Amino acid sequence: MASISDYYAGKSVLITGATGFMGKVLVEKLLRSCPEVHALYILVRPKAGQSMQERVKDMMKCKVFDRVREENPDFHKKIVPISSELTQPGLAISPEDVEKLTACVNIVFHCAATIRFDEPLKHALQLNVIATQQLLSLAQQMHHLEAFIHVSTAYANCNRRHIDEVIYPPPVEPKKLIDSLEWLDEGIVRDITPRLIGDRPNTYTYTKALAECVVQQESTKLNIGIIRPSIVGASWQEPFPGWIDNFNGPSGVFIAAGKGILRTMRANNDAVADLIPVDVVINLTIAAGWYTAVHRPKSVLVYNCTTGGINPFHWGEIEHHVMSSFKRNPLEQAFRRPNANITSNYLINQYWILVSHKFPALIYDLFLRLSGQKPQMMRIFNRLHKAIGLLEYFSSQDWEWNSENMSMLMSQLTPEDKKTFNFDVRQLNWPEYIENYCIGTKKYVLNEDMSDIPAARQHLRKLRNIRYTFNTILLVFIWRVFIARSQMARNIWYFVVSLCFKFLSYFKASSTLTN
Ligand SMILES: CCCCCCCCCCCCCCCCCC(=O)SCCNC(=O)CCNC(=O)[C@H](O)C(C)(C)COP(=O)(O)OP(=O)(O)OC[C@H]1O[C@@H](n2cnc3c(N)ncnc32)[C@H](O)[C@@H]1OP(=O)(O)O
Ligand SMILES: NC(=O)C1=CN([C@@H]2O[C@H](COP(=O)(O)OP(=O)(O)OC[C@H]3O[C@@H](n4cnc5c(N)ncnc54)[C@H](OP(=O)(O)O)[C@@H]3O)[C@@H](O)[C@H]2O)C=CC1
Repeated sequence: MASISDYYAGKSVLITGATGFMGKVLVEKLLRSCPEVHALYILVRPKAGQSMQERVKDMMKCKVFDRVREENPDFHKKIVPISSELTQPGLAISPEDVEKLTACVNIVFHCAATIRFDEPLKHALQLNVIATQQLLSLAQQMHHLEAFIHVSTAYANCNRRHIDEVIYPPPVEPKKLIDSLEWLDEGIVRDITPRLIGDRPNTYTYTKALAECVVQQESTKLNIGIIRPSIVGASWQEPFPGWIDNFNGPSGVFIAAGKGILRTMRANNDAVADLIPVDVVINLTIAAGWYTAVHRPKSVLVYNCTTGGINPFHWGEIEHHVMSSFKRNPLEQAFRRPNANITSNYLINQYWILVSHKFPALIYDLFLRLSGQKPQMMRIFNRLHKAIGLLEYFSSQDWEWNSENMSMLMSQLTPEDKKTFNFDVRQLNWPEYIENYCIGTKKYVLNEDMSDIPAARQHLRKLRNIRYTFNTILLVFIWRVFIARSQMARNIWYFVVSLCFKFLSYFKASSTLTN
């Protein structure tokens, strides 16, 4: 049987979401490990005042492409950008481009989505469900389509504890919801959203579940595979360890903890932290594309792309390794020394928020005001609290995913492909991965230089000395207040001092005797 790279040779691939975190890794890996691929058509929209062309040019300068750039400086010639706004009718693809795509695309990878947890339902529905529907219609017009791979999330069915590799009945018939939301105004939709999403935590997981249903409805006409990654983190090995370019999911939490801003968060120490490296997800996605096209399974194959059932690691362990990693490789200009603790207890968490977040923020803002600067720390903490509030649902509980299809797919690969498209998470060494992840946030998200680590360590020592001084002053102050006001405090103080004195005299006397 043809190897994966042989299969992709001469093929034209369509990718949505190519400018995103996972999309970039997918484009890079296809270009590097399937060098004979014919063309990668990527759907890109103009954004933030940049044209589509400018965005693609910028994207190709990204560090993630350094390795493929070195191996093949002309790699960009295989990338064909197509202007598209997925929330528009017909995906806003021009008729000429539609013609081009329908004539030559062989495999579609649908990665685009809004992954924000606070997205208004209408917008999340538009992008995650309606755009998926439209892409499926376009796919049906493609004359040479061999596989359609839809990227979903392992949390699409997070209202269940045990999640099999099946498409569950949707919470509501997508078409009915689309029709009814069409004529409702934003305010009403916002009000009824909690009732609609029911036992799911946000519009993201809700709309991703609906999207799976939409995909299934087309499964008789197309060859489809669904990838369900859990919490996608920095790369494990490729293109280089620790590559990450955003604050999503745990990355923002790690950074906030490394900067000494985040000191407490609600999470269950013993719950499995189902992180999955981005390169593992992409290797599985490419392999699933190959398998779907070559084996043409009779029904949609769902791949739960998770680590918990195979090589579990827990939030408590993550906390430990993140903290020790940031102590070894500190971030620059930390607010305080990194020392974050997770707890599942609501009251303890609230106590530490008050003492370790709000109180220092207040003091720092006071200092900024007094020195004529604009206060900012409280604002940063408010944003942080909003973000971690949205993540707590996922860090406070456990899920069990069946990942048999992942194992089945692995068994189908040739020994060479198992190495090139490695998604065997049994080999993942968590402490090493977390260390590289933390270094990756420093290098690639914050753009900090590793050569500045001695200065960052020096800064942490300075913070430690400030803390000791502050604590000593506080202690003396409290003590002075007590001594001045209470006879009992004075008596205790004299008692403790005389006790210390007696002990000292005793040890002095006994050491003189032994000599
Ligand atoms: C020691 C530690 C131990 C750790 C243990 C616990 C760890 C728990 C981690 C649990 C993770 C669970 C994830 C579950 C994933 C589900 C998987 C998926 O399918 S889906 C994938 C998962 N999907 C997600 O993760 C999406 C979650 N994110 C959101 O929904 C939104 O970003 C938001 C609502 C949090 C903030 O909205 P809004 O206020 O409108 O703010 P904007 O978005 O406009 O960003 C403004 C600026 O802030 C920046 N920044 C952003 N986030 C953070 C952060 N956490 N922090 C810091 N900074 C952050 C951002 O870069 C931007 O910077 P700039 O450009 O201005 O310079
Ligand atoms: N990251 C994670 O932890 C997980 C992600 N997933 C899934 O993986 C997929 C990719 O996620 P990830 O790479 O992290 O997400 P990103 O937010 O990094 O990327 C999203 C992509 O979708 C594109 N996009 C968004 N809106 C539009 C639009 N209106 N028109 C055209 N393109 C649009 C973005 O383009 P632009 O650059 O123009 O904004 C971007 O390329 C998603 O389907 C997500 O649900 C699943 C599990 C976990």
